[in-house]
Amino acid sequence: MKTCSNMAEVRTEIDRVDRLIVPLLLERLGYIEQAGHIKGSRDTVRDEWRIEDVVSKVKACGAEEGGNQQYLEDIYRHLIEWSIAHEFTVWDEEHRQD
Ligand SMILES: O=C(O)C(=O)C[C@]1(C(=O)O)C=C[C@@H](O)C=C1
Repeated sequence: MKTCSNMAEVRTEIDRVDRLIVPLLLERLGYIEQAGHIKGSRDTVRDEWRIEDVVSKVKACGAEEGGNQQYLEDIYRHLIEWSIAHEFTVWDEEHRQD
């Protein structure tokens, strides 16, 4: 990480990091959409075991990086809830009967 000496530099770095994060978030969302198409039963869209599996892996990764695990857990729980809502929308569209 670069050490900055003013807010302009800090914001330049934040903007640079965001440009790295956004494509990865959109790639993840693409896999969520595939899950919505692949899952056979609506009951499997929300998978409590898998939610905890993802959160624990992310926290382990955060620990390896020496970062704030609570920050990562909070972000990921929000991200997964958004993903589940989106996955339901995709699943319902896939199985719409009309
Ligand atoms: O692993 C899955 O089954 C997914 O659909 C992905 C995901 C996630 O966002 O990580 C989303 C919904 C599930 O409840 C669990 C995890």
